[in-house]
Amino acid sequence: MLEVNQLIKIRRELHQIPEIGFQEHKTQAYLLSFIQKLPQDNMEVKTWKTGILVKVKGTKSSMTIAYRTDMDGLPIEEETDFDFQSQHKGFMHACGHDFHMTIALAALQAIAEQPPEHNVLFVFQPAEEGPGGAFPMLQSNEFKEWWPDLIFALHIAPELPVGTVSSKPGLLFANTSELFIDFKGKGGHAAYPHLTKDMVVAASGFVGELQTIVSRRVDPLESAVVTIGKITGGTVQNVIAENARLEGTIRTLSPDLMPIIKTEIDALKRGFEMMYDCEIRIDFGANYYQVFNREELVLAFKNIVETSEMDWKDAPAAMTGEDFGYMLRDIPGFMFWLGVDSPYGLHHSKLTANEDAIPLAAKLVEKTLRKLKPMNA
Ligand SMILES: CC(=O)N[C@@H](CCC[C@H](N)C(=O)O)C(=O)O
Repeated sequence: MLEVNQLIKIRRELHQIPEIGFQEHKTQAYLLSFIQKLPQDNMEVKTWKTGILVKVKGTKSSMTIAYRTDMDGLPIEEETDFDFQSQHKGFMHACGHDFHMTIALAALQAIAEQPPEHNVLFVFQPAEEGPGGAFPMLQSNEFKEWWPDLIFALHIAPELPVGTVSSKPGLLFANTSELFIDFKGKGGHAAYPHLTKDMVVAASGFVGELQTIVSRRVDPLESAVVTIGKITGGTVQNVIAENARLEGTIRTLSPDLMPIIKTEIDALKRGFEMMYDCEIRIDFGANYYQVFNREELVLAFKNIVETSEMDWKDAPAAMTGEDFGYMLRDIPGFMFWLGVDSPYGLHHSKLTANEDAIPLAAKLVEKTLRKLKPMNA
């Protein structure tokens, strides 16, 4: 296993080069240069777009256990006081993928140096934050050729203390859909609103009405979120806006509720087009399937955690999304949270995850890759 200072160095180097989905070129080159220095006797490497697949051949069995890490950063301007801040202005590893990749490299090195009986596949997957790399990667010949019998992944959890691992059988993360809404009306002079169709007013009204979908249209016993994270429109303070745009996301715990919410948003669109005499275009962008953990595997993993240096905590379901859900739809497996104890949460410009979690997680992932067995093995 890599020394702690080597792990920290890797995490900090990756932290400085965040790239958004399918543009992870420097990240891919960094990972490949590390992988090329490992013992190559039992290892095969393939690239797929900006992702990487590494297979370490086992000593006896043909069964394959996979570990997946995501690779992309977010378009967020970093506001930490790290001396290893992002060198890509306007971009940040604000969702911990720098941690995830470092842990994967450490486990890969340990497995490559001493392969277990079964094969181990390391999946470096691009574009988790969007537009989604898991689904197309699963369809690729590169992945199909090395299809694993079992797969698992982790995600950092800022609200949990270092040394804690948390998960649950069944539903862990929500179904998600991106949401982009473009408004086009008639602009004009700020002093003559009656001669215009004001798209700032239309878009603001739309944001308000969107909130009534969850509160008034969804069964209160179901769980859903509609969040608008970005609103833009207009050109200058004394001109009535001809264009506006909303960008957001929809989350549901049940996959069946997602189309119902989309139908409600379409109904709002028709109403607002009539009310504001404007054109509205809706794009539901990327959709992620829920993260659903196989019970037997979570229980087997919990046993592994309980015989490690780490503590187990039962997790509640969360409204976060993860395109790893597509992998778990097709391959038995699970996902878990890793405590990193940050005062700021995921997607925050001041996320300061505690690096002490990295060596603990690297050892746990390696141990799990050695010990876990597919359900029918
Ligand atoms: C773990 C996490 O934070 N994942 C992201 C996934 C984003 C999916 C997509 N871009 C969307 O916004 O719907 C999340 O925001 O939960």
